[in-house]
Amino acid sequence: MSRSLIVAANWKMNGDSALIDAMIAKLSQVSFNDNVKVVIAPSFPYLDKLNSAVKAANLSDKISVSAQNISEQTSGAFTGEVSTAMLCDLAISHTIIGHSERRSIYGESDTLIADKVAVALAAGVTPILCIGESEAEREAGQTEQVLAKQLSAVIEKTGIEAFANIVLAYEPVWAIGTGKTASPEMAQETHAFIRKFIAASAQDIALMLPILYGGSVNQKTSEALFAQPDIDGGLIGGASLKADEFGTICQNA
Ligand SMILES: O=C[C@H](O)COP(=O)(O)O
Repeated sequence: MSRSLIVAANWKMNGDSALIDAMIAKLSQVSFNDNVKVVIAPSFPYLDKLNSAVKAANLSDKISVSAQNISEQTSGAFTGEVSTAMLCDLAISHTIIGHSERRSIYGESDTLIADKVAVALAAGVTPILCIGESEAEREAGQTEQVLAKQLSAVIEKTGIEAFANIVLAYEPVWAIGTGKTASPEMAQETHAFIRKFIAASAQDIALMLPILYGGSVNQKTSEALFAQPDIDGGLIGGASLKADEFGTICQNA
């Protein structure tokens, strides 16, 4: 069995009802390759609307809807937080966890992120777990060490078997929203390291683990990145806010 190619959109704190309509109209016209799956992560208020629009357009077999974050708590007095039970209630299948913006702006630690992954898995929600090094860390030759630490925190909490139900996204922080995409070769080298790291504990799980690349992916760069043997698609920010461009990326995947 081979791995699917996942093209995931992270709208971050952008997008609105009009973007949902435009995206569904565009993706309805795309002829997807059989092995391509699309995931779209709008902000919380739009999850239900997007999910309904996907169903109404008969795109449920191709498009899944994802949250961008969840609480590590299951319920209770946590103002402003959203639980996995709430995602399940709305039939939302995925959630991004540990995006570098959550790590750097909101101070989310490796431990908190591991707790979120465990809570998502317990609820049957697929985590899209983001990992990645900063520019300074890459320049200091610490990329592999940083990724290993981020992965180990999750493995310690959930066990390696959990990675059978996780999607990984490698996002070098220096490439996010900067227009500086990692070259396909550089990204491939890092993805190969990540797969090898998981394989050291669980070879079969590593072989089937989807590892997406994120960081300034657009319609010009996506094809060469997705053609790399250990790159199983992308987590796309800015270019996923333009229905035409995102449609082209999905079409060419
Ligand atoms: O989650 C998406 C990533 O942060 C990439 O964002 P970007 O495509 O705007 O660089």
